[in-house]
Amino acid sequence: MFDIQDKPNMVERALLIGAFFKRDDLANATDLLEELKDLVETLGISVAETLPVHVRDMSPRYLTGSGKAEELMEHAKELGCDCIIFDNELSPGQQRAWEEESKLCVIDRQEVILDIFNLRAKTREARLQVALARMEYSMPRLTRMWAHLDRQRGGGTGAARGEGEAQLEIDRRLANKRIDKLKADLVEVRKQRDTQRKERSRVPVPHGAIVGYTNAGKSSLLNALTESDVLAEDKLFATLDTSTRRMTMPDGQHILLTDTVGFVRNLPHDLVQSFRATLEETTLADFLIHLVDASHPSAATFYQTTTDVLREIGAGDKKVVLAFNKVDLVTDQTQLNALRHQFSDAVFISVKTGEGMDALLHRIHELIFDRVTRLNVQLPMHRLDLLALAHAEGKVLSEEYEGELANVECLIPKRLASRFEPFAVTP
Ligand SMILES: Nc1nc2c(ncn2[C@@H]2O[C@H](COP(=O)(O)OP(=O)(O)OP(=O)(O)O)[C@@H](O)[C@H]2O)c(=O)[nH]1
Ligand SMILES: [Mg+2]
Repeated sequence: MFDIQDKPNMVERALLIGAFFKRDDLANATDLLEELKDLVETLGISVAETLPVHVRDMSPRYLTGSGKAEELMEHAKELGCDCIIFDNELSPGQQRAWEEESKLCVIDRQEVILDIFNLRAKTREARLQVALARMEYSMPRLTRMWAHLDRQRGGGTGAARGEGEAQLEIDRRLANKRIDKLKADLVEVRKQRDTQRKERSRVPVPHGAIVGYTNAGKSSLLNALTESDVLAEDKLFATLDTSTRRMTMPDGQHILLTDTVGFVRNLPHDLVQSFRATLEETTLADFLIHLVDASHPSAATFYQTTTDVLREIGAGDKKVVLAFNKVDLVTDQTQLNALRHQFSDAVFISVKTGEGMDALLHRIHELIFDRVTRLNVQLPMHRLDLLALAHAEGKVLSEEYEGELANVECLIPKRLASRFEPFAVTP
């Protein structure tokens, strides 16, 4: 049966290469390579060296120039690596060319992220999404898979390769079948989730989603605000499944908060696609809490990446509370001041020490309750037009009938409050 292998079982030591094309891009390439190093180590692969490579004359066969490619392959072998990992996206053809000539395993950023997602996915939906994304990534690379397998079998002999080719056809068909099955299963799972979501939306409470770059502290924030225990770890992509919890605001009103999967630079496009359903939680939310790790030197870039992805998934025009987290870790005051200057409407918090959390709550409150007010009214039967108005323009939290009176608890826009006030009662 065709299946995709996990990299940790295949390779142990890697050379990381970040090709960049304009001299000015060196700092950015170096920064991204540091992140790739974290990602690769998450997979249990040790990193021998990270190497930003300035490409002057690119060859389509290798991405880098051909002389440079040869040099890098030699260098990887000198370092005792069994694997080269590119921070760039490699076409299936480029990947094959590198592998054939270096006789090493060659991986790109996309494959690394897919493998991490595969390690982390817990719920059935996340597992299906990851499996589908990996199958779609691997399809044009099936010949390469067989080269690996042949090598593992000590192959490379004529017989093994012939066998591989026949097998390849069978595997293409199997892989296609499996993709169809995964898609069908996903449709089923999503139907169930839609039902749950509809159930939830019958409860008329505002719904917020916590979004941001991976490791910003989103799950920690959800835990702190809702007193729950969603897994929060110092790992990239600790969260792959969304979880929604109820939160009580200081004034006793309830809202729902959803923790979401973190974003990362150069997130593979297929993956954004296959996680679209999960990200929909974000597009359906009434407002967003955009969390950024203030202690990270690339905080402003993280902010931009998340903003870009939000726009890409159609959540660009949501109401947002911007919060910079982990201020307890910031040692460089100039960095903090620069952020305060650049993002003057942001709040600065530490989920760990609790600093700034009141300001955050206040901001959330302003955002969702500013224009609405909560009222308990007792309406006589001839004024049920007000109940209809509350249904149409606000949210009716409860309605009970007591003889000729309707006891109604509702959230209504402040501009309509005066019409209800004659019937107001204290709860
Ligand atoms: N010092 C400090 N650490 C924090 C703070 N908030 C979160 N952390 C730590 O940062 C790490 C990441 O936190 P998570 O809540 O898992 O981050 P996340 O945004 O959910 O990450 P992903 O799910 O991977 O996208 C954990 O080790 C937290 O304990 C903070 O205010 N200060
Ligand atoms: Mg998380």
